[in-house]
Amino acid sequence: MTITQESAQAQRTKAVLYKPIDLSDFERRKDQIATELLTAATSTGFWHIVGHGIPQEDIDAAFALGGSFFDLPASAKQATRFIPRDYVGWRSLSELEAMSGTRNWEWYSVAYDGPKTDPRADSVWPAEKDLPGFKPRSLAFARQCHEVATRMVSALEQALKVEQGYFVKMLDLQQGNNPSILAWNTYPPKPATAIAQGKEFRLHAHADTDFLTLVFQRPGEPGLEVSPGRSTLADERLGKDLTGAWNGVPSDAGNVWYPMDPVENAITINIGDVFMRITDDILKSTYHRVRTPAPNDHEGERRTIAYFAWPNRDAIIQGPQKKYAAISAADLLASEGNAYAARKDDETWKEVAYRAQHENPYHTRKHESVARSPIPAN
Ligand SMILES: O=C(O)CCC(=O)C(=O)O
Ligand SMILES: [Fe+2]
Repeated sequence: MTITQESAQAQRTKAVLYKPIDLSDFERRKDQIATELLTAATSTGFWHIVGHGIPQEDIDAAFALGGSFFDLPASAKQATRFIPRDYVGWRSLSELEAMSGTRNWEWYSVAYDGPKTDPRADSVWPAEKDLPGFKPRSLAFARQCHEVATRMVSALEQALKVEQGYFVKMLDLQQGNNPSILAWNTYPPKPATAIAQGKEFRLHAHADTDFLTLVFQRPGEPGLEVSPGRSTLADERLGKDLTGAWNGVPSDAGNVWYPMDPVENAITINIGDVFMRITDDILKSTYHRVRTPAPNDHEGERRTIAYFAWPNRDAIIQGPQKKYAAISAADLLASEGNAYAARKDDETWKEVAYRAQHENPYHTRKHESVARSPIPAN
């Protein structure tokens, strides 16, 4: 009986995770799209979309743009060093190893013009002589992503029967104070011995802090895994109790992981903590991580682009039930960045994170029997 129930639940989860939601003909189909998005956002918190309207050539160009940054010499990248409070700039492999306890992850992120918590944050752009046109091209792509995010938020607002425009106006770029982040992730290839040992993650288990995230994955470069089932944000950020929490999750989400492989022409979407807070936990900000290649996987580099859609800095994040204390988007973003950066100098934290990582190799993960994405790309 229990087994039957579990597998029925797993099947429902996989149906949501792997059947892309089609956003095409949005205005005419909005009711249906809203219903599908609500099912995904309240259950797995993760899904794919197709029919989103961003041309593949623009996505390819955005990958190439990020690649041109990562190919710069370290001295040029160093000038764009990470500013935690605004979550923008470059984080090197070694900096991320110190912050996250994981290896083989390099990051670069940018944001729109506007007020920043830290004035240095406007200096994270590469020099014009190094990469001409980098800034306008990045921001043009960011705006395309923002438009897709806003469409989904509008549909979810409708499905949740929230006053029309209440969430959408928080995403209004015209107000000039939106802290949304466009980020490029690069995960270099792994040496074969480390892959065989399976002892490392490329990106540790975490939940995103934003409203909604768009993740662009490239077919043939898998690794993203998700653990649906978190019912509350009470555990807040990872780090309070790291024992056993590093490869897994410190909450009631259980420690069951589903692959969230790239799907041709699709964007992977997830709910972040802002959306979970402001709906008093109705929408789910789900833990996810990126594992190192399994022995039969593509063992080369993996690159992704993440667009973190944030509410405007002055938006107050609190749901109607007031389940969480009211906090401005700017303060939430800054606290996340600061907490993360502080780990770099916290020896106790590092010790626990490294030990958890090495004592819990990913090949012991419980979802071994869960099939890889069964829905073919179309
Ligand atoms: O690279 C990925 O697939 C996931 C990236 C991610 O989770 C993040 O940047 O927050
Ligand atoms: Fe993430």
